[in-house]
Amino acid sequence: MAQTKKVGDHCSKPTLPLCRSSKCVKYGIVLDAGSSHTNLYVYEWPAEKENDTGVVHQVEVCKVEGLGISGYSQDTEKAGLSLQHCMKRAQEVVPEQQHRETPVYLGATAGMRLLSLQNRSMADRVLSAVEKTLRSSPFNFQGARVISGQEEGAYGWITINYLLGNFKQPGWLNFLPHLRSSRGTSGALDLGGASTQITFAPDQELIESQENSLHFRLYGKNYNVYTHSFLCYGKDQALRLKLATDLQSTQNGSLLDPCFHLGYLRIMNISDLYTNPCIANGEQQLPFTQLHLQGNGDYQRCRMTIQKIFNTSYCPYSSCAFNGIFLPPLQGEFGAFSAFYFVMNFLNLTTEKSPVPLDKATSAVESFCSRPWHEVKAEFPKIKEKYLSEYCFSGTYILSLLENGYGFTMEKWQNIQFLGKIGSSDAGWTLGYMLNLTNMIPAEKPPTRPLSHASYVGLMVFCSLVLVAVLLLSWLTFHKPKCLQKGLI
Ligand SMILES: Nc1ncnc2c1ncn2[C@@H]1O[C@H](COP(=O)(O)OP(=O)(O)OP(=O)(O)O)[C@@H](O)[C@H]1O
Repeated sequence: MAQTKKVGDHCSKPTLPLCRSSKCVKYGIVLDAGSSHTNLYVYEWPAEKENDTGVVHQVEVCKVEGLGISGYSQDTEKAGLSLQHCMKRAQEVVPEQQHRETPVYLGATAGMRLLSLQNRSMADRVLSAVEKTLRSSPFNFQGARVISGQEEGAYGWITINYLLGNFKQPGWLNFLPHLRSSRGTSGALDLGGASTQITFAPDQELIESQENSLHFRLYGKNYNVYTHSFLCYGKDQALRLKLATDLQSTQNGSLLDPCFHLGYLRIMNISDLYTNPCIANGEQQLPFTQLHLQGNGDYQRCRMTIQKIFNTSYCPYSSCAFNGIFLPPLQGEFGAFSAFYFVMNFLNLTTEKSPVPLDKATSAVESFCSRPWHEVKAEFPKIKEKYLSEYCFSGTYILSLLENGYGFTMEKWQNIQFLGKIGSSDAGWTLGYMLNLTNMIPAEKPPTRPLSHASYVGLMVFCSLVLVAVLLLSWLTFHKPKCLQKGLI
């Protein structure tokens, strides 16, 4: 990202055709092809206000069922139909006369990154099948590609700071340049199924590893941003990593798992567990073909088993997260979204007001894990069994990742806000991606009109009236009626 820097490009000009009517609205569509499914987002903004932060907002989200890493190889027909359904939905939302000018982008994330590593031709086939459908839509299809982890982190950071209005400097700050850097940005924490990203503007100038460093110039201000995407540390892949580690110590494929509720049973094929590059080839050494998992709901033990997937034994930098990856000291507020939000929201740990303290969050997860499966299932009959059965693991994983992986202490934890939406828009990388590709985030601050159009017209009318009054008065003063002048003499 830092190398190919498109964000804040100096010659940025909106690439979308300008609307003729001053009232018209423009649209953009982004598809997020994730590890479990694809989401289609429709964004809209007032035409005359592009370059204004915060005006672009989401008007529609449609879930494309089956179009995710598992669906790619399984039910392609279902995935195709679901994609067509979402494209139809987009056609209803965007007025027909604007279909041809509305850009559509597809970005595939970590699920596809893994599929490409494992089976490149399959990944290419999936992308071209999706491209074919998108090309046949009436919209202006701009391409489908796998985005890098660095881009995913960067665009997530741009999205939340754009929506929170953090890029917008109040006009009066232009006259006090020394204060301009005082307005902070918010860090971004994104948890997907296959990868997780941490992105923030650190206090220290020097980012010790080049691959974690991004430089942006946005709205006339420079940003040095740290980002890292941990592939295989999304919540689904992290569970696989944990199970693969636990399996090393079983003899017969039976596993008593503290991260699942007491009474919960799951049977998995060992080959399914090993079908991706996150897990090194340990399968051959196992003398069994199935894993019989039995829950025993014990938060403390669960946390210990999860801890094993973070290698903290080496660090070639002044400070690290885990697996030898550089992480500067945490700085400022953080917005945590995607699965961070889904899981914490289910556990009632997201509040609008003040954040739930770390010890309270820990007790809540601990008490949820200790509940027997039949009780949990009876209380939440409408929640997908896959999600419900894994909230204990996911909650514990989130606490482990944030506390031990990234070093959010009791105090720093208070700076995390779990975000589903900001205004009407979902927090995630897609909005930042579209803002960048449509050049809607300029490097320099657009010249601001000191007055709105209406105030400008009002002021002109007022000035004209004053001018007429002054002229009239002068005329009256210097051209007094002659009879009056005579009478006075
Ligand atoms: N309501 C929910 N409760 C629990 N988990 C959920 C819920 N909705 C989605 N998820 C899971 O959250 C994870 C994140 O989903 P999301 O679509 O944001 O990421 P992703 O696109 O899979 O990310 P990536 O491909 O970058 O890893 C996935 O594992 C998904 O299955």
